[in-house]
Amino acid sequence: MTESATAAPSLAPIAFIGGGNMARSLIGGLVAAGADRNRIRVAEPDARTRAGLAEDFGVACFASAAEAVPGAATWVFAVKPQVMREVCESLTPIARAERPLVVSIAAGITAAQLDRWLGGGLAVVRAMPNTPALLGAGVTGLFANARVDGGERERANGLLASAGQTVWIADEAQMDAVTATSGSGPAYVFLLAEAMEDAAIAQGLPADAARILAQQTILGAARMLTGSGEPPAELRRRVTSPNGTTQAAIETFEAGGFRALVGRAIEAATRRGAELSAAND
Ligand SMILES: NC(=O)C1=CN([C@@H]2O[C@H](COP(=O)(O)OP(=O)(O)OC[C@H]3O[C@@H](n4cnc5c(N)ncnc54)[C@H](O)[C@@H]3O)[C@@H](O)[C@H]2O)C=CC1
Ligand SMILES: O=C(O)[C@@H]1CCC=N1
Repeated sequence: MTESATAAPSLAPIAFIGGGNMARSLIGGLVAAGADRNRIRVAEPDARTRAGLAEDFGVACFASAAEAVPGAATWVFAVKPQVMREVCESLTPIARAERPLVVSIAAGITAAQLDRWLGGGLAVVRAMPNTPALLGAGVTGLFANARVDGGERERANGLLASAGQTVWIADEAQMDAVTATSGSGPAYVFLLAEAMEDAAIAQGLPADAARILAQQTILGAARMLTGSGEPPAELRRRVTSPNGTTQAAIETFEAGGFRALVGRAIEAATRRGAELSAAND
């Protein structure tokens, strides 16, 4: 079951644990949406990353999570899955005392793992955003454990809605498929852009022309996908004149097993999510 909604960013203090690429995108989205920057704190061990966040967004930065989280109603874990357990376990006493809403954007790591590592009994939202969050054009899949109440769900939704659209998932087992589809998905489109550029150059186009043609084609097609209300197959049909150039290309894609290849790629990414959970338990 899914639903989508947007909401104003929460005014309650938020602590980000990890200030890397995705945290930067989310913080940028919150600040751009008018969130009070005095209520945003970031724990980030890398001094240069801290300085960049403080300078760009005016948020308070700390070298350790234990300094950033006290008093924050929402803790957003934005560290790599490989360090999540250690980071969470370092915060168990504070989590037990403060009972924050826990939001994690880590691939694979389950709500039950986060809850266990933080001492148990916590409201946990697992979220999977993607990098277009930087432009407010992202999409985030969200799952809430049974302890998350309506107000906390709104808070998590407001936090991620600053980065784009939100989609709630009722069955946590599907979060690895969300990760494989939209979390990793921008990289698939960038790969397509690379391949189109290279192929255009191979057909004799100058490199700068090839780049503009590939980029604007993907941008225009994405806008038609989101704005036309038409299914992708219909939009594709309208480009494809009988016995024309597009038909020649599409038949080549289909003969090469394009759909099955996409299926295997997303299956592999989904599987890796489960592996990340098991390997870092
Ligand atoms: N990059 C992407 O497209 C997406 C990433 N994610 C998830 O977001 C999480 C972060 O990914 P990125 O931002 O790409 O990685 P990143 O490497 O850019 O950021 C992670 C940050 O955590 C910091 N860190 C390490 N140990 C820490 C500690 N003990 N306390 C506080 N901070 C610490 C690192 O210095 C680094 O700046 C991962 O779990 C990933 O699965 C989710 C959706 C999309
Ligand atoms: O590649 C990864 O594991 C992360 C999660 C989704 C996008 N990047």
